[in-house]
Amino acid sequence: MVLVSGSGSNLQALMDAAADAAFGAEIVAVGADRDGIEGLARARRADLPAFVVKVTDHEGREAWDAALHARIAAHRPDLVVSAGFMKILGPRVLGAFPVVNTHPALLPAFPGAHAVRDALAYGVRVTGCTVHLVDAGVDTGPVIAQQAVAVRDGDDEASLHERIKTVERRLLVDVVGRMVRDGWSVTGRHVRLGGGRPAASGAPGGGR
Ligand SMILES: Nc1nc2c(c(=O)[nH]1)N[C@@H](CN(C=O)c1ccc(C(=O)N[C@@H](CCC(=O)O)C(=O)O)cc1)CN2
Ligand SMILES: NCC(=O)N[C@@H]1O[C@H](COP(=O)([O-])[O-])[C@@H](O)[C@H]1O
Repeated sequence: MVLVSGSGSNLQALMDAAADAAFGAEIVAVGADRDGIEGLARARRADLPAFVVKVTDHEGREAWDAALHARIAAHRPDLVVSAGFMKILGPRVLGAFPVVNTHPALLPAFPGAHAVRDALAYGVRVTGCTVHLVDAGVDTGPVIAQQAVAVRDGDDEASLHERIKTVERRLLVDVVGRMVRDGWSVTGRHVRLGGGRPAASGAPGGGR
C-alpha cells in the first residue's frame, strides 16, 4: 500500500521495482488525500486499486483517520509506504499498520512539509533524504536509512528537490524491498533490516 499526495515519482519507482518478482512485494493499492494528482493517474494507468480520503470530507481528523484506516485495511497490506503523502497520519492508521515514510532532508534536520525550502533557506551545504518508520510525531520516527545530497551554488527548491528525489527513489526501493523480503526489528530508535517479520502490531517496527 502506497499513500501519495502529489506527482508520485516515488510510487512509480516502487511500481517499476515490483514488476520484477524478485522484488518480493506487490503494490496492493494506492491511497491519496486529494483528487487530480499524477500519483493517482499513475496508479490507474497500471490498473492498481486507488482511493481518495479527503480530510475535508470528514468531521475532523479523528473521523478522517478512521475512514483512512478502513480503506487501507480493506487491502490488508503488510506495509504502508508514505511517499509524498502530505497529511499527518493518526493513531488508528498507525496502530494498525507499520508505516514507512520518505522525507527530503536528513532528519532530524528540517522536518515537516517544506524540508527542501527550509534547508535552502538555512544555507546548509549538505542535505539529503531519510526513510523512516512513522510514529505519532512529525518526522520523529526511527530512522531506517539516509543518503546525503550536496547543495550546489545556484540551486533553487526545484533543482535541489529533483536531485534529492533521484537519490530518494533508489533508497526507498532498496529499503522497502529489504523490509518486505527480510523483515526488520526495532530496538529503541534503532532499526535493523533482516531477521524476519516483526511481531504483529502497528507500532514502528511492530509489523502486522
Ligand atoms: N504521524 C505521522 N504522519 C506522517 C508523517 C509522520 O512523520 N508522522 N510524515 C508525513 C510526511 N511528511 C514529511 O515527511 C509530512 C507531510 C505533511 C506535514 C504537514 O504539516 N501536513 C499538514 C497539512 C499540509 C497540507 O495539507 O498541505 C497536516 O497534516 O495538517 C508534515 C510532514 C506523512 N504522515
Ligand atoms: N514531508 C513530506 C515530503 O516533503 N515528502 C516528499 O514529497 C516528495 C514527493 O515526490 P513524488 O510525489 O514525486 O514521489 C518526495 O521528495 C518526498 O520526500
